[in-house]
Amino acid sequence: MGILNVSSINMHFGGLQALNNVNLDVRQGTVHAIIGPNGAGKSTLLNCFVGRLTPDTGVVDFDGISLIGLKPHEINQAGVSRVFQTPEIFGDLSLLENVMIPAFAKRDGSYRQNLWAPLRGESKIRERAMAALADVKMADKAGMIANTLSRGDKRRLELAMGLVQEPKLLLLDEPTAGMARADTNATIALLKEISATGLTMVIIEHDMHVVFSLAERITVLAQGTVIAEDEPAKIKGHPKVQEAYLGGTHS
Ligand SMILES: Nc1ncnc2c1ncn2[C@@H]1O[C@H](COP(=O)(O)OP(=O)(O)OP(=O)(O)O)[C@@H](O)[C@H]1O
Repeated sequence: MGILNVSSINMHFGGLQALNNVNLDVRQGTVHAIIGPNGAGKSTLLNCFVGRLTPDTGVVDFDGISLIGLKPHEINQAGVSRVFQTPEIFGDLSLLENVMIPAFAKRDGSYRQNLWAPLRGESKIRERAMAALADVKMADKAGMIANTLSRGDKRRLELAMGLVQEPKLLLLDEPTAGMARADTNATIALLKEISATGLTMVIIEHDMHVVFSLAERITVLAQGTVIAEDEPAKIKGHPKVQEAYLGGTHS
């Protein structure tokens, strides 16, 4: 049994079967990649883990609890954090403030409640936020305004906003999308460091260099169906995987 057990997930949008009997088992402390051509159903699946979508049928068990029917903030409090593809940061606030907000949200359950309530335990949260910024090598930029960061740095800030929640499972949606190669390599190194602390990560990624540098296990989706799940060396030469990508539109 893994920390995240997904079985028999089906999800349709109108006449489109976006997920078709999907099973996935993410083992504790591993980096598990979900790959597949455009439109394969990767984001839909991730959205089923965080409560943004409710599958038509199926089971999503995380660390002994069922996530089906829970609200996004409840799933977050259960220990699942997500780093989005487009950074969802507060542009006018400092890096430190940006990282403090999800720490309060994890503790208290919602953003809005926190922004107007007295900031209980602020110094502890501030300390944790500084530690999370240090984890992504941005402690020296804590006072900078988030909007002034480069795109790569904004992604790292978002990573800190996930880490500050001290999740048991971190979901990363294309963490290197749109990055130049040097930034991508720096992000790979950073994620390797974070993985070495024992944090379980699920990563959606199109860049195979990133996938094969990080993943210990890979699930391949095509047209909503899992066509392979294995260790990276076996996925590379898998005939069904090559077929799914042949002439595919993945970037
Ligand atoms: N809210 C929605 N309403 C209708 N169709 C949707 C919705 N969300 C996704 N789809 C469709 O479901 C299918 C799976 O989409 P999804 O975004 O999960 O794929 P993906 O593998 O993440 O693709 P990409 O790599 O391009 O992000 C696609 O055909 C998409 O058009």
